[in-house]
Amino acid sequence: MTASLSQRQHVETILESLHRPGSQGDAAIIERSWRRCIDRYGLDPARPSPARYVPGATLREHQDQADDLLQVARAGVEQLYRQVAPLGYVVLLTDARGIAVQFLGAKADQREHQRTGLFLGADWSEAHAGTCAVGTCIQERTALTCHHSDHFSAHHIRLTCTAAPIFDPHGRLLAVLDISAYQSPATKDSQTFALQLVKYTAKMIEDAYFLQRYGDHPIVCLDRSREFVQINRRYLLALEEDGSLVAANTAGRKLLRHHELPLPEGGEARPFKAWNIQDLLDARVDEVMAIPRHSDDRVQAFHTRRHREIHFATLIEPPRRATGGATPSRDSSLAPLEALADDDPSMRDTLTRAARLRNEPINILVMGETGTGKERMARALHDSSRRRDQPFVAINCAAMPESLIESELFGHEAGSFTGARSQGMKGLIAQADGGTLFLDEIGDMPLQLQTRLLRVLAEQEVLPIGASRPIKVDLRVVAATHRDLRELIAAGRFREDLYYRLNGASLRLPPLRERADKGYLIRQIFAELNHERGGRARLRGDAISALLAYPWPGNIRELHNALRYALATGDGEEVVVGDLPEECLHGQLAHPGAGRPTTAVDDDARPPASAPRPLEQDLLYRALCRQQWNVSAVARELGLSRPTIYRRMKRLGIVPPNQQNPPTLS
Ligand SMILES: Nc1ncnc2c1ncn2[C@@H]1O[C@H](COP(=O)(O)OP(=O)(O)OP(=O)(O)O)[C@@H](O)[C@H]1O
Repeated sequence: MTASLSQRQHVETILESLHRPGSQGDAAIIERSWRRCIDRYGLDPARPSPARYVPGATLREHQDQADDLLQVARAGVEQLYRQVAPLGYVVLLTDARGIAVQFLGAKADQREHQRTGLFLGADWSEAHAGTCAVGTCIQERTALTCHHSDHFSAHHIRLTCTAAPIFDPHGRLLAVLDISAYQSPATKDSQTFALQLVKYTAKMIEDAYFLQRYGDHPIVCLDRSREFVQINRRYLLALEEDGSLVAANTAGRKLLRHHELPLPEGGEARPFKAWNIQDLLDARVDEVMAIPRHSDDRVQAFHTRRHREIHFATLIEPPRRATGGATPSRDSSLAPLEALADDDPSMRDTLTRAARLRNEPINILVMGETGTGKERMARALHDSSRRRDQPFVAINCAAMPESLIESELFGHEAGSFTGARSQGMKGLIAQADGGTLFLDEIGDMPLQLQTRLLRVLAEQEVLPIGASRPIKVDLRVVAATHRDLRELIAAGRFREDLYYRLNGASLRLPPLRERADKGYLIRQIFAELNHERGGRARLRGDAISALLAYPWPGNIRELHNALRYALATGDGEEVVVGDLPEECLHGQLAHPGAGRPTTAVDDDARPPASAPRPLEQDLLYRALCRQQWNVSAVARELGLSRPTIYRRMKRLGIVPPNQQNPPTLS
């Protein structure tokens, strides 16, 4: 291939730069990198440098190592992508060695992304790719824009790339965040905002990682502005209870150096421990620990000890301290209710009410869309109540044939009707004596049975079919419905008096799409399913990210099915993004919104709960066709290793076209 004029000029510029005295600022960073490319890596700017990808299995190792960060970074990376995608940028997150472990870009341009290396698994280390935003950011440990001919390779000079480093709480490089575009104005100044945006997002990710890592320590946040200290949290310092320093974010480490409490870059935890917060701030440790109780705005001003500068401080307390020091004695019987949710506000309200009601002698009506966990709630109410050692009997009023429902519910005497059992039968209501009777889909109960049920609830006794004397029962009834019972009452299909009997109190469950604790539900359901299978599989961060990004409709059952499917198709050790049903993967690569199901999803269109084979086969087959049967590319796309793809092809009987037997002529 003959090099274009601009490529030849680029090569000449690089060669000339080797003989020039050193530049200043950004230009110096680029020139230092060019020198490394020639002197250290032996690269040639004119030689084509095709994108290099690590093999699928290696990519997975890199992703595994970055898993903690990937989980925290997800929201930040997606937010950045939403901001820059309309301007034609893609977003890459690489690890500290320059391997792209996360990628977001327009699906329509996937081929071009792959060709250029703006894709998952690409190697952007300087030693391979030459001067580039990611690789040079790794070497120089600073944010930078590598614009057009800043790139070493003449084949990258149409790109503009901006990258910022993400450090761990001890100053070691964790990852690099990059945005890249194929087209941009000629001047590098055009990327000034891009640089600020990427730096800002990298700091957000770094600080989110810091707060998660040291969530069990008191964390002091400092800022020069009282108004912004709660928002900016510019300097973060994690402490032990005695005030000794445990870790600091990048800005915090700079602050320590500025105040002559030096820390070696990339150092271990120990150097921090040499310092106490009292060495930085002119304050006693007990004053620092009491910051939240000092003033109305929970902010306190301190002088720094060395330079007498004013800094405003807030304190993030670890969970134990946030309760005022003493751990309240927790009622363990509430555990079944507490397990239903994490921090979703409306679930927390519902659970607080449920906890108060659990031992009250009133019936409870649970309302919510299909699959929002109404039966779960009924079960948890029972398990956390004093009735927990007595039976929990669940009846689905919609699923039972009308001809059977009466005898099933009320039982019958021996020989009371044709087909009755010779010894008679204890009805489900009587079986629930002492415990909880759960009436699911109560809105579907036939009117005639509603009348009999009303009598049972009013009298607390049940009269089996054909019996002359009623049996006393002690019942707590929990009924559930996804219908509007008031509408059914207005339509004459539900008895108003029964409604009031059942609705001693009501609990409403929010649909999954509104829940703020989806991550908790994902982990919880995965753990349960895994336990059922007797497995020890791990749900990897990329799969959690995809599940969180999917616009779930209201139904938790759908999430349950997706995880069951993924466990069935996974290799038994871990579930990765490629194991999820295909519909969950929409939006992973594409522009937000493109190709995503946005409306409520028909339950019948979901993957079957079991026997997922045909869908798995279809998923893999389509990926193979898309990648022209290049197994490495498929492995990269699905985030699986090549051996796993081969194993699955064998298991699913997928044969590449070039290995299929030609038809025999007879
Ligand atoms: N809090 C939860 N944690 C884990 N799994 C849950 C939770 N809530 C519901 N599920 C799961 O979601 C699925 C649907 O739950 P459940 O049957 O309780 O919903 P429902 O509202 O009674 O459904 P339906 O309206 O179809 O009767 C079940 O597989 C259940 O195990």
